[in-house]
Amino acid sequence: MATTTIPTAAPTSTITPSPPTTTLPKTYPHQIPIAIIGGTGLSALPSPPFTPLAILPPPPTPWGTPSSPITVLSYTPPSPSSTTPITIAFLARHGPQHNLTPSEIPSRANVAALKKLGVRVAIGFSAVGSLREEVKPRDFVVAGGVVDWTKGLRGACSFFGDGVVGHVGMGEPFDRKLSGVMYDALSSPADREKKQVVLQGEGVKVHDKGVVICIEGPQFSTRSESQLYRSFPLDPPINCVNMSAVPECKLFREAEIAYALLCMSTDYDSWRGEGEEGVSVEMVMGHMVANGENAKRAVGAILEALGREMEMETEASKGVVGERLRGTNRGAVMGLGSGGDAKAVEAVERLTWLFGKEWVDGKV
Ligand SMILES: CSC[C@H]1O[C@H](OP(=O)(O)O)[C@H](O)[C@@H]1O
Ligand SMILES: Nc1ncnc2[nH]cnc12
Repeated sequence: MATTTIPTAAPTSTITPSPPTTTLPKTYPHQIPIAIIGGTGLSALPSPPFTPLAILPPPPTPWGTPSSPITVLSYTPPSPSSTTPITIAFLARHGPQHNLTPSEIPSRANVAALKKLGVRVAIGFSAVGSLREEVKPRDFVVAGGVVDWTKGLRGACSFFGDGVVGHVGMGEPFDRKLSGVMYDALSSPADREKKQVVLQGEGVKVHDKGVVICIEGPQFSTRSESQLYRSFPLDPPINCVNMSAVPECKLFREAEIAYALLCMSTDYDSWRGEGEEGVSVEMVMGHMVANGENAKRAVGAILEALGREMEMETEASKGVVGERLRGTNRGAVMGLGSGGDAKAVEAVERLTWLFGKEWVDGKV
């Protein structure tokens, strides 16, 4: 039986950055429909197989500057079924050198900058602690639900406020269609029969419809907290913990961008009782290093599936990558008239920047 070894060192990144990008263009003239948000251990996508086309300095937005430059990359799926290159935007959530704590991430600027590039579909990657025995370190979990356990310390967590009020439904913070495509791409019946051709490693699994609890951080949870999260009587139960699902997922929902979160389990948090080692950064990074190849393979497989979706989509089909969410939140806004109020005027300007004049005028 094959065995896997866990590196003992605690390297700081899992995926080797692409070759020097200083000579790449700083602008990109086309719309980019798909974004990947990299988290802990995934601060760049390697070349090959991802080819950098441009590196956009963090663009200013009405909500500040994003966490990192946005790298525009092209990916050509290896499968004979599709050879059309797919262009994506990549953003490193914690900054290129992982300098931002979860509470410091400028999530509104990140989402707004991606929206401005034409992004309609975004996939976040996140290192998570497992709160269930069956979610082993190195397993992947497609998020289906989230519990916000942050403490209100994060900067404003909505695009609405400061002059314009909007209440966007959050019943489904993760896009079901996109999450389904992602789960199938990583765990198709054929792959399951072949025992995981997408994700490698003895017994590595992909779990669907996971529920993540997002804590404030930067400290990990105490043992008592970890046990409390496990005891919440939810159905399905909370099965993993991170520090960055919120407000990212909620802001993408507000921005009418389909969003899915792929969680990569790196530890058993601290619930397992005295005598068991609680989570540490060494533990997280050790598993993320081992996960590096799987993270890269996961991005490739998901893009390949999205590429197939795009080839089949028509204007009318409301496909996964299409404009199907555009206008869906317009009715959530309580009123976009300024009535001469300076604060409201500014708020309307910001929303016009984000959604466009037609949206603000109610024409979409
Ligand atoms: C270094 S472990 C804690 C850190 O890992 C996760 O980051 P991300 O979601 O960006 O992958 C977690 O949310 C914490 O921010
Ligand atoms: N145990 C944990 N708690 C919060 N965030 C994490 N990211 C990875 N492991 C984590």
